[in-house]
Amino acid sequence: MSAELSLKPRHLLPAKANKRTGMNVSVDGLSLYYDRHTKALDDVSLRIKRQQVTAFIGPSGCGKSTLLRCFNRMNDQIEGCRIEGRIRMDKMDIYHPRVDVSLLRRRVGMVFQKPNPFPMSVYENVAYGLRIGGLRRRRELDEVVERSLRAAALWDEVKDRLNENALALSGGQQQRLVIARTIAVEPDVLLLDEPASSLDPISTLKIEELIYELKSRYTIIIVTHNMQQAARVSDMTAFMYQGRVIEFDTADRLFTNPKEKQTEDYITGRYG
Ligand SMILES: Nc1ncnc2c1ncn2[C@@H]1O[C@H](COP(=O)(O)OP(=O)(O)OP(=O)(O)O)[C@@H](O)[C@H]1O
Repeated sequence: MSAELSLKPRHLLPAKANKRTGMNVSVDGLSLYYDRHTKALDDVSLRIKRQQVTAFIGPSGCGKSTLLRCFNRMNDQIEGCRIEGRIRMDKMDIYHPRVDVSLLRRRVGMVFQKPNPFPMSVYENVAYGLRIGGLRRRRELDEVVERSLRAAALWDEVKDRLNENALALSGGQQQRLVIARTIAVEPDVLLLDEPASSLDPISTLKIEELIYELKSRYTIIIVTHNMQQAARVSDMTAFMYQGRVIEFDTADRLFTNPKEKQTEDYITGRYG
């Protein structure tokens, strides 16, 4: 299958493909230079599995967000940025010149630190990407909007407020709305860049529960500063330092019995 074909949106794929549940992601020898002097990633290799949550932790500036942004090719937009190495999602090389980046971004959804709903109604926020993808019939839109809001654990709170402006929702509700908007277009991979760092503890808990609920259907990759959160939500955790992955292991092992001294120093709060 060519790189282009394998990136078709779900509703254009054969029925069997619709049952897929995330993609395996492999990173091989990935290095990224923002310019000649700034090497933000240094020979990163990782195997990230579908239906699991993988967390990137490490001190500020170690390259967590840069690595996350490589998975939907967001770094491509930065002038002077150069990438070496390879990322494959299942068998597909996502940096292959024939890959359609806008289709890639439908398959690889991203949620940012600060909730960024569009300044439109709750309903339209979720319907937006579906309309762009060509879904027009009101009944089908209604169905997908409801399904996505339910999946994002938000339906009960907003079912009577669908026509209200999304900006009137609380921060925690806005973040779940953004997750509903992201999953409405049925991505395979969900990238979460500190999704709960601007939220209160109750909203944070809801987002963590949601991540747990969603993982059976996606590949979830999360960047977090919060080590307790990484320990709670992730199956696998990568500790990064100065652009390198120092240790990659199950969250259980990495947090209780790290192999590398640098990991141990970080998780015991000795630096970072
Ligand atoms: N657009 C950019 N242009 C140039 N350098 C950048 C750019 N974005 C990030 N960097 C640099 O790349 C390195 C890694 O940054 P990155 O944001 O990936 O780290 P991080 O681990 O996510 O940090 P934080 O936890 O503070 O968000 C840092 O030295 C940063 O200054």
